[in-house]
Amino acid sequence: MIGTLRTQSLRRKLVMVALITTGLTLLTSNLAFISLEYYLARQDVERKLTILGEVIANRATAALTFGDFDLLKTNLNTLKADTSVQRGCIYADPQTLAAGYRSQDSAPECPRQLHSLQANRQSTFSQFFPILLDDTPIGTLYIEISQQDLIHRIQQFLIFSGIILAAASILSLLLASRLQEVVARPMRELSDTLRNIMLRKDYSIRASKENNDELGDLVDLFNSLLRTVEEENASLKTSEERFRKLTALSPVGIFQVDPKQHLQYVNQRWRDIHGVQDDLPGMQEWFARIHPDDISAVQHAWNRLICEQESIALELRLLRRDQSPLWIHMLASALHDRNGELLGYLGAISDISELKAAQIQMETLAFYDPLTGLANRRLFRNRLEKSVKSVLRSGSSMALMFLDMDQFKRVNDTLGHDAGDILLKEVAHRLSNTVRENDTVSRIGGDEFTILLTDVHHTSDVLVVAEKLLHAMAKPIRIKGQDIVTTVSIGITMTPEDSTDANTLMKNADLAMYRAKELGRNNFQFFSEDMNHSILEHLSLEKEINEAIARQQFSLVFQPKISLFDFGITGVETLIRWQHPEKGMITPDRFIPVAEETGQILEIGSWVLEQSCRQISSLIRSNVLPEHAKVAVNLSARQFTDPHLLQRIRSVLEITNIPPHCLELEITESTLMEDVESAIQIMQEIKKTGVAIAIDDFGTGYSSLAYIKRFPIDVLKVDRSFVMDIPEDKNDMAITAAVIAMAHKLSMTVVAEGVETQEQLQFLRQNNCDEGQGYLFSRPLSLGQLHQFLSENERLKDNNDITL
Ligand SMILES: Nc1nc2c(ncn2[C@@H]2O[C@@H]3COP(=O)(O)O[C@H]4[C@@H](O)[C@H](n5cnc6c(=O)[nH]c(N)nc65)O[C@@H]4COP(=O)(O)O[C@H]3[C@H]2O)c(=O)[nH]1
Repeated sequence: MIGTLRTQSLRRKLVMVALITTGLTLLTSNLAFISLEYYLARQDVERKLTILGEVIANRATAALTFGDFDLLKTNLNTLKADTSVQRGCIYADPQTLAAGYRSQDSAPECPRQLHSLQANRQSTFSQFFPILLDDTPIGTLYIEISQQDLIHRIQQFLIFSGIILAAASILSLLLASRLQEVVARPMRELSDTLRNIMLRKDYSIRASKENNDELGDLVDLFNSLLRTVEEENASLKTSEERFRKLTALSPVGIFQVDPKQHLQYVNQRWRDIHGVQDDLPGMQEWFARIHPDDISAVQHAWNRLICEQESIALELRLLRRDQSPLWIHMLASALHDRNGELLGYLGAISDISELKAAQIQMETLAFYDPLTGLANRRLFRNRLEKSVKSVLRSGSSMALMFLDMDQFKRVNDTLGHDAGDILLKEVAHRLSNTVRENDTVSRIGGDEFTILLTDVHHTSDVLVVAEKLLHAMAKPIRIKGQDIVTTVSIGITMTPEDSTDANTLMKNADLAMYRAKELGRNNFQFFSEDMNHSILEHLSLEKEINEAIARQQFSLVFQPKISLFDFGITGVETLIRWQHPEKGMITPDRFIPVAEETGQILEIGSWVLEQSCRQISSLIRSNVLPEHAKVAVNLSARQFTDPHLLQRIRSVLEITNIPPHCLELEITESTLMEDVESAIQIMQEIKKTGVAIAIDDFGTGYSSLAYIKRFPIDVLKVDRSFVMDIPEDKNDMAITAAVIAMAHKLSMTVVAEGVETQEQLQFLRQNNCDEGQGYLFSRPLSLGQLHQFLSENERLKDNNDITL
């Protein structure tokens, strides 16, 4: 019943409740009234029966005593007055009926015997009364009253009750329908309003209030709720509009993915970046557009976002329709509602192609050599450190090669920088092509290269690579119509065998490379501990030089310079010698670099300058040396940049009384090239003193013609390494000839160093070289030997012994 009620409308419910309540109330009260009425009516009948019986029994005593049955009959007939009495019977004894009465023929007769009556007492109200004579029963009176009246009375009551029930039901029906008007109508209106709002999505609609009761309150609450919803909706719309505008104007591509991983929303920028105008692609389709090198990183990050709600921030490449890559930066994170339910994923992408290009360009500039495209020193150091760590982790081996080109400076100087650049590029190309792809080839300086050979199993592997590298260089390179053969000297060190420290490895490889140079270039040397000994030796030399200065172990020798036109002496070059008490003669090549490094060269150089001038000036004064002869003194880089140099030159000239034009200072090309501008300035200052300047070891530095032109140089000394291979090395011959021609154009005197053979002399003379210096003419000589040589030279010159 309750279940059925629940599904009914409120109106029906109200009517049914009213009817049921009214019906039940009336039914209950009527049942109570009927029961009461029945009880009272029954009492009335029983009282009436008692009174009738007592009166008739009293009256019957005399008649029965005297046996007057007629009187008895008459007596009974008085019962006629009450129509409800059905019959009356008087018995003289239980077996003798004395008189009887019945109300109508249909009523039952009095039976002859009293016990028969007893059996019929059920259906009527009846009672037996004793007939007494002096308290002695002489007979029995029986009276029976029909229930008809009682039943009739109850029936009437029932009809009346029924009428009242019906009337009450109608009344309650009327009341209920009125009530439902009052209660259900506002409710219906509320629901109609709500439906309207839902249909029209218009939150400005309001429910009308009719009553000031609880329903009225409900309408008020409902309307205020609507107001709140309307306000929130409006602010939501405003913020949505703002969001829409922002996303439309955004330079960033915005996308939303639903929890089932379907692209749900993208803004215009996203479409522009992806070149999508119509249907949105599926996620798989989107993944397919990612650059193969980035796909695994993106998928990994995406899986972490889906499974662990971990935000994404990464850079990746998308492939455009023409398969060109487009760099984007992507941010994405999970989106949840207030209850923590997953709504999907929100992300942003920005086109960082330009930024990336700039970054790549910056990285290229910062980490790559612009000329050769190889890794530069910085990147190389970085890779070296990483490789050392990885070697330590993996337990494998790695080799570091240090390569230095043997003749680069000559090419650069004679054929120009552009030729030098071509050479460097070609060398870089050959080196890269010779090693494996995962080995790193770097250019770490002018003509210095390094190679990291990773994953090395045996030293023999490295040896094979080194041989291949030397072989790769052997083929001539054609530059400006000339075939140029370039060679490299390679120093090799192994990690972890030699060291696991990047700095030490670099130092090792450098030492090994120098050893390769010492051993005649165009070869490779593995680092060995004895190379370190040379460093230790370096340290002990420093101490010993101090002692040598104090104990005057230094002396001077003089190597004559000969005119190649008439073989006359043009001057001498002063060369220092160190006679060590235990080690014997130590050549300047061994101790000058150390003295240079420690600064001891300043003291030594100063001594050499003064001693040279002193000794030569005496030779000039005593006419042993011609008047125009020059003494050439070597100036090291430190000496050259010493702020006291000029003062020292002036004071030496003054002390030794040597004419300034008789003094020539030899400065190496590399010293001049360290800081060209200040070198020019110092040279100009030197020139002002009247002292000549020679550029020494020409061809081994980095000088270009442009600089040479600006240097106030009097003499150019062609380095011994060029002269040495004449006439075997056509290349060297071409370079030497070019240098001589160039120097003459710049009005310089050219001196060839290290002239040892007739062929070299012949070649130099054919190319108009001015002067020569070398063992062919004379070894460096002591002052006494020089004396002798000078007088002999006069003889040789006269006899023209040194002939072509
Ligand atoms: N194989 C061969 N060698 C020849 C020949 N002719 C000359 N030499 C050597 O070549 C070097 C020429 O001197 P340098 O180029 O100035 O090179 C010099 C110079 O740079 C430096 N040096 C020598 N003395 C001094 C000095 O007093 N001060 C400074 N600062 N450096 C000096 O030491 C270097 C070496 O000097 P030295 O050992 O005396 O070696 C000398 C000389 O002995 C030849 O025909 N064949």
